[in-house]
Amino acid sequence: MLDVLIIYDTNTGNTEKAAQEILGGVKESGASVEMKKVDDTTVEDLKAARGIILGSPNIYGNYSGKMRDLVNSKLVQAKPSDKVGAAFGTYKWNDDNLKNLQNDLRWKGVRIVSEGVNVHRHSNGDVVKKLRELGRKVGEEAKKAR
Ligand SMILES: Cc1cc2nc3c(=O)[nH]c(=O)nc-3n(C[C@H](O)[C@H](O)[C@H](O)COP(=O)(O)O)c2cc1C
Repeated sequence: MLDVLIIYDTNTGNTEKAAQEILGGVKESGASVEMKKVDDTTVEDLKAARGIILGSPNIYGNYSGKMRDLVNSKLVQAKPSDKVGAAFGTYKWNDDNLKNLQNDLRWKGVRIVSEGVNVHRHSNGDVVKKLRELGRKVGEEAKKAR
């Protein structure tokens, strides 16, 4: 079984860049990790991961439609109540995407083990540290669940 699966949606690369920082943090924890685009993620992928980290840009005041589809169908089918996880995002003007994604993950039964991180457009400076810390925390908790 995989320790942590990072799933992200992106149109112009900001959220992918944030996901890469998180990937680095998970690796620092010593956990096994993979990163997938939301389109390429299957129910089997979700079932096979102890920890999941989901990230999306803000699209019209919420997290993206593709990510909502994943949360409401594939994630539910994967029965995630024994999983740990966290959420992240990127935005330009308002940060509801993160709040909503984190709430929905919790509502589906995922145990949120790190504060979410929402990046204002680009990942640099202090926010990189926060993204790496998020990855480390989820990695450590997923290892405990081995
Ligand atoms: C169609 C569209 C709608 C957007 N709506 C919002 C919005 O409501 N609030 C906001 O803060 N940013 C909004 N944005 C900006 C993106 O969330 C932001 O640029 C994000 O970093 C893009 O991530 P990506 O590079 O991973 O695609 C929107 C962008 C697009 C393309």
